Amino acid sequence: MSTKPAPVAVALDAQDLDTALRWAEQTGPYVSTIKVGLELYLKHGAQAVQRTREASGGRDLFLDLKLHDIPNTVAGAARGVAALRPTYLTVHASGGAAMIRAAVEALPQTRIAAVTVLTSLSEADLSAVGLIGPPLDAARRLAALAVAAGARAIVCSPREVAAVRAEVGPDVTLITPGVRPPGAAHGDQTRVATPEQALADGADLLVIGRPITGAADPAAAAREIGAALARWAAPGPPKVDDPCGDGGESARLLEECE
Ligand SMILES: O=c1ccn([C@@H]2O[C@H](COP(=O)(O)O)[C@@H](O)[C@H]2O)c(=O)[nH]1
Repeated sequence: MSTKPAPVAVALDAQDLDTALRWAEQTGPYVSTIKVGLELYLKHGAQAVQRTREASGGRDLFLDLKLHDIPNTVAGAARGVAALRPTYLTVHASGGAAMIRAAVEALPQTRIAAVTVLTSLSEADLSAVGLIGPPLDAARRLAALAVAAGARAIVCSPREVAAVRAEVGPDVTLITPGVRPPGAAHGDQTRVATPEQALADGADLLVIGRPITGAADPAAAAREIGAALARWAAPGPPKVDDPCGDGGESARLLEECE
């Protein structure tokens, strides 16, 4: 059983600070990163960030505020969280190059992570808001734009991570939410893949929330995901991607197991 922290950012999405602190403490030994997003940050602010990081044992901080505003406002917001020294801070890539550059310049020590296409959105959802075509096309286009504007990380679906990697090269950190271990509920996520598939396709950091925090034992859930990834990454004969537990007979994508 592996105890080395896995390349996982556990999403501490809770209204209740004590709950988030408990999750951070329980999962900290098994994950590289804690993710504080809008739910926890808007309710409890900077103290939630400081305290969850401490509870996690000083894991990397992914501040997922998904900034999206005019460049001057985004620069000010980014400066406003500078004291928290986040490893990553998210902005929406669709805010445009000038907005992304403003965040990058405001927070040079942080990897500004540009969110391409939310993993909850289907192709039909995108077309309803006027983005015609497969999510992959938009993800590639937005990733290229964001990296050209100075973003050093990209948030995308694991379904698109291989294409985004081909687009932006090896030096950009690729972060994938929408990750579901085999059998886990998708909830509101639509463009999902397994942890192993996301890494195989080029992800550097997997964002996983409810499959860990919604488990009866979040520590065990995080530990098991880390152990599965370690088994998958161990040297040996080429591995068959097997999300359905049927020896690789099924197709790669998780929903095809169901
Ligand atoms: O496209 C995106 C961008 C961010 N997220 C965030 O990731 C986690 C996912 O949590 P789960 O419980 O594993 O679904 C959540 O905090 C989102 O705000 C995303 O899902 N998709």
